[in-house]
Amino acid sequence: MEEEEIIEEELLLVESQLNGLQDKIKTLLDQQEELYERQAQLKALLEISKTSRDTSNSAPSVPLEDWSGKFSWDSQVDDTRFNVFGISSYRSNQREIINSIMSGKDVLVIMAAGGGKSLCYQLPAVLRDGITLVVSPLLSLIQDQVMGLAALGIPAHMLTSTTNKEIEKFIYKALEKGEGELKILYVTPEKISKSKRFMSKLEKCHHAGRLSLVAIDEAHCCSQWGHDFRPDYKNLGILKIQFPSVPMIALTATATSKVQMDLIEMLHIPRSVKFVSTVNRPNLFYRVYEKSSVGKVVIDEIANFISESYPNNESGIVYCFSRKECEQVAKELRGRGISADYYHADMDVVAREKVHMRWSKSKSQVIVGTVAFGMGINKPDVRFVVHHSLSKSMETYYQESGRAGRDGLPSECVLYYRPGDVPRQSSMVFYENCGLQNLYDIARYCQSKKNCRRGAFFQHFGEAVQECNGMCDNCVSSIELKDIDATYHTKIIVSLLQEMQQNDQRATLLQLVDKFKTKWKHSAGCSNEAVDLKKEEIEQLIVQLILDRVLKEEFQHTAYTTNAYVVLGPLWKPALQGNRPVKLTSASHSQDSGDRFKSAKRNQMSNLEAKLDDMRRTISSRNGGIFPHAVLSTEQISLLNCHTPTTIAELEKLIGKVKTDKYGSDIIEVMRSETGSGKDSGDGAKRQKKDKGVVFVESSEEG
Ligand SMILES: Nc1ncnc2c1ncn2[C@@H]1O[C@H](COP(=O)(O)OP(=O)(O)OP(=O)(O)O)[C@@H](O)[C@H]1O
Ligand SMILES: [Mg+2]
Repeated sequence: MEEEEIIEEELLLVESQLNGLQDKIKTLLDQQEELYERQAQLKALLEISKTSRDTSNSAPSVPLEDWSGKFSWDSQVDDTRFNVFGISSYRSNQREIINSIMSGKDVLVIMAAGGGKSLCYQLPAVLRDGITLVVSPLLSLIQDQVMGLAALGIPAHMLTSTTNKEIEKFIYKALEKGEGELKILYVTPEKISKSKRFMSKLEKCHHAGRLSLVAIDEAHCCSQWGHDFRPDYKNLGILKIQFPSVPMIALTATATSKVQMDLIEMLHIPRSVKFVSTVNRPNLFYRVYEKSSVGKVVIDEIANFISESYPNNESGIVYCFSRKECEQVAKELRGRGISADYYHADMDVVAREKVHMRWSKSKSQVIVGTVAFGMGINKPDVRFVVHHSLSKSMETYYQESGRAGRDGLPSECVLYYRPGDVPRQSSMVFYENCGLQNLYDIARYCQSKKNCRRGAFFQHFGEAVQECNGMCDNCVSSIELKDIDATYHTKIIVSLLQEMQQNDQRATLLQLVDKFKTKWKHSAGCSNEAVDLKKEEIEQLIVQLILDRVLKEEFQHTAYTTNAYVVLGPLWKPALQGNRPVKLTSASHSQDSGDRFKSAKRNQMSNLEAKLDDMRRTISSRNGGIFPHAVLSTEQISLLNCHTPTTIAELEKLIGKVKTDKYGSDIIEVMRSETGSGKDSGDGAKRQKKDKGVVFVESSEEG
């Protein structure tokens, strides 16, 4: 008997030691997993750095040319730029890219959203003999581009699932026999990977020497490391294999060095000339607002923000997490007097197109969309992009918010953040490649009340830091911040989870907040220094602890959904022992109001600008397929406002031949009525208007 007791006692001891060991093993395995992940990343980075060094050492056949030098086509290019595209000067890198394409090189272009990538392939497409093929991922994007080109009188068409038989026949004839007028053909990647018929026509076009250029827009879709991988993009490598002598240009706004390497490999363009421009968008003001846990309050705030800051129907986008949320938010905004439509992937193509058109023509003010709305949307005068909840990564946020201000004018990117939104996203992305890591990067961006928002983008894209110039909330904030010592609160959270895990229980973030509050009531007396935290601050602390790996998320599928639970992370022990002080940054009061952006933005339209704006809308409604911004860009309106041309000849010098031929008489009529006709009212009026000072925040423009 006694012997049995001794054995049982030892058995218990061994079992408890085993339990202890298993915990340690679990922690070590977690650490191992993280280290493996980091190891893989570092290896990839090393590989990239070696390859790019090798390529630059061992590729004398790609001479380092001066792409901004003189070329035989200079005058032709300048003439087309100004007279056809109505663009008065190049933006950074555009000229160099166009020259390298005109020289027949393959080119990789990384240029920020709105930087002007389209011109880089559209201009050579117009000048080179033959047809340019453009691969683009979305129907809406293709439609935008084709309509824009048609407005400039450039023969462009698209071949997609919506193309009618007659146009399809016309396109196939143009490819096969060189009949009809076709300069630029847009297709979705599925056409390349799925339509044998199309590929055979394209081959015929190539054999006849009529395929002049291949452009892959939104090229990051090729890489599964990018934020918007599309399987059909993977097959685009075939284009270089089939048409090795045709220059290829791949363009994207966002590509980390890993994605760049991937693109070069997948598209088979190892000798491509690479142009990388800054990711900085100096005209965008970034801010994060605290989001209320009450849905209606959030909508009230968004509605107030729109109607107070943008009372003149200025265009904007509100991004939502789910389709249902989109519909709800659009309805509620309409209920508050804002003309808003929703847009998501569940709608049929016709309905989506209708919504897109209304907005593009500024007939509705806001599109409330899911991620389905927008890659590369070409509306240049989007003044604000609001995120109703956080995006799934810094890259996605950069891309989505980057739809604001593509015309270079001051615009605003606002993100409504609540820590409780993190698990909503994490349960959607945890199975993706680096999904959680990416989400935690944007959560870090949102949680920060001190760091420059712009700086976070530079860090993410591995670029040297540039001045923010007071264009983010954290850089201009006058709110007093204080650091709360949350070491004791952290101990409570960790011990709570430890207890729960011992009892095989789990808690979601919100359940953990409730449990914390109950426990706090009973144990607060133990530490007379620890301050009481508000509910939002507890949520913020838990997310901070997840980001710092004291805690971590675990996921479980149910029949209807995936639940995200908060459990102990690899670094829970030092936190429990209070060895690592934990600080939580808190703001003394909520939102800040005065900032430089607001005064920059308050650049009211002059009467003349308002009239020209009305005129472009009228012309747009008269000609079904032309957008107001294709008639005159906001930049061109400002130019006319400054120079007040009153003759066709003067006008042509400002906006080029094609637009003057098309809209010159309408414009001159407006100019004359507003300036009291006068050439003679001239100089005085001109000076006055120039002095009004147009606020352009451009990156690097060249003459
Ligand atoms: N040199 C220029 N001067 C003035 N405006 C320009 C110039 N180049 C392009 N633009 C205008 O800038 C806007 C954005 O250009 P574009 O659509 O080519 O951007 P993008 O780089 O393709 O952006 P995204 O990544 O969002 O697709 C357009 O309205 C275009 O007409
Ligand atoms: Mg584009």
